[in-house]
Amino acid sequence: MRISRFYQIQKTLLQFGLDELIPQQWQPWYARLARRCLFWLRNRHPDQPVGVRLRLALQSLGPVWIKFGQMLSTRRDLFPPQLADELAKLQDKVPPFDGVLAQQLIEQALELDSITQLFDSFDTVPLASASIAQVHSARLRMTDDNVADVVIKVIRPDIRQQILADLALMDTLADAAARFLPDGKRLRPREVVQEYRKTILDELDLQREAANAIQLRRNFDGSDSLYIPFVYSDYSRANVMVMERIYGIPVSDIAALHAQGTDMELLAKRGVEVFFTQVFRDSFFHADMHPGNIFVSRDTPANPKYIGIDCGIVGTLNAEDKRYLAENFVAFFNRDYKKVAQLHVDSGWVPAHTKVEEFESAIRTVCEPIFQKPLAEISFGHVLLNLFNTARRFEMQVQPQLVLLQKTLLYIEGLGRQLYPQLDLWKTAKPFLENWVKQQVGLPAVWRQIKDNLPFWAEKLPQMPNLLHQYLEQGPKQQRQLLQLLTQLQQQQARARVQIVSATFAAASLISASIVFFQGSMALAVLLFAGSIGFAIKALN
Ligand SMILES: Nc1ncnc2c1ncn2[C@@H]1O[C@H](COP(=O)(O)OP(=O)(O)OP(=O)(O)O)[C@@H](O)[C@H]1O
Repeated sequence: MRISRFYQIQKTLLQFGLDELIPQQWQPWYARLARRCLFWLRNRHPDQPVGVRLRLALQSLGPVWIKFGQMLSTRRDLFPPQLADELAKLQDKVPPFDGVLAQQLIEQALELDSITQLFDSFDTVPLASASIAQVHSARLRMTDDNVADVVIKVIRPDIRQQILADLALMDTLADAAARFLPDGKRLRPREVVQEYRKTILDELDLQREAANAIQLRRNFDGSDSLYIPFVYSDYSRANVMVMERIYGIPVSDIAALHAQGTDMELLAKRGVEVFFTQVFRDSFFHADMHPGNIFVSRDTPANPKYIGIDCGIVGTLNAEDKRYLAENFVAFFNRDYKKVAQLHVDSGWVPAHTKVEEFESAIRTVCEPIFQKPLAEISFGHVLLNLFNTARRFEMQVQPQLVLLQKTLLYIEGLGRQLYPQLDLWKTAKPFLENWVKQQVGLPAVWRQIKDNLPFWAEKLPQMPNLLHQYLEQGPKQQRQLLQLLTQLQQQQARARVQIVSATFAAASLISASIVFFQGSMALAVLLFAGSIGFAIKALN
């Protein structure tokens, strides 16, 4: 299986002429020989640019490769824009698998004799079908005899094995790319495949997706801006997930949004607000915000609310990441590049030996053109992208969660401007950044820390008298034990010194005894020999 798949991949790469990416002189003799032997596999698309050929090759290799190409399209730090744009066109249109098989998988996972045990109805025709999972609609019977409209997401059968097999082959190709591509070092293909492996394997686990959805729903409980469908966690397993069915308008259906009189300006602003709230308030953000996963509620068009699905990929941030973002954004939008550079050095994000002036000038070179536009039109995502690219050149290891955030930010900005082209991103985002920076300093910060630590102290307080008593009682006793230990150690060290000296004398006396013996002085030899025995006994004690 693996060999035939490997041949199929090689065949595709050769027929799309992707071997030409490696210059002849870089190819080892055995690779050139192998290429000649496969003479019947010619480049069938010589007139197409390389980006198109790469897209077509990935498209024909199937879903795992299509998703890989989609991921590469977001790595604008690695590839030229034409190539990234071409890869962004990849669409994973896969035929659905048999709905009756989906039903059997659900019955197996939920240990049901029949699906009717739990569901009033189940539609074997899928509602949607993607590369990893398929979605079916159903009606769930509730304990109070009500029924709820739900959707059931089912992971494709055998997809795990296919993914693992293709990932192994991708590893092999990544090794070859790292060795033979002229740009192999900079592109870091092994790391890129490694990152993809993590993302795609995470997507196979619907328990993880269910947990993310539950957390996000809790974070936005009662919000006017975002709704996350309820997950029936009792009926969710690694390959099956049951959740509330939503009937929103896809966010890309601008005509339908206008038709129902949606307040587009408010909707666009809320998109940015929801994102910054997730980042700066919750440190937990939906990181797969493509338009297919965002809907708008039909209920209150004047007070529009988003509905988010597919929480398979989320990003989390720690306090350090948030500080990085907030401080850099504020410094950037004040066009204070020196401060940006200094922040990177002071915080240890770039090595201490970095020359601040050089770094500052590099940031200015890539960012100043962005600021030629009015502030309202500037893309935060591009600012971050440029900053990361520059910082990488200055040896900064950009954390994956920040890259995920930068990609999400680009999506959100694109979406916001599509909904309401006059959207002023800076005005919408500024209060979040300033509020966060304010919270980090001064009295509010101290008060928050006290508040955060309060549960710990409240838990420990009743034990305090006991602990104090124990300390007072144990303290002197422990100190005495420690002193004893120290004395013992010192004594051992002294003994070791005596042993070394005695052993040296024993050896010296023995050597002298033998010399004297051979010179004929028997009595002195016996004396020295006896001495050496004496020293040896002392050394052994
Ligand atoms: N709760 C829901 N209510 C109604 N429709 C839903 C719901 N969840 C998913 N769908 C439909 O199923 C489609 C696929 O769902 P989802 O995005 O979760 O699957 P996926 O396999 O992760 O797809 P992709 O990877 O392409 O985003 C959605 O675009 C939507 O049309």
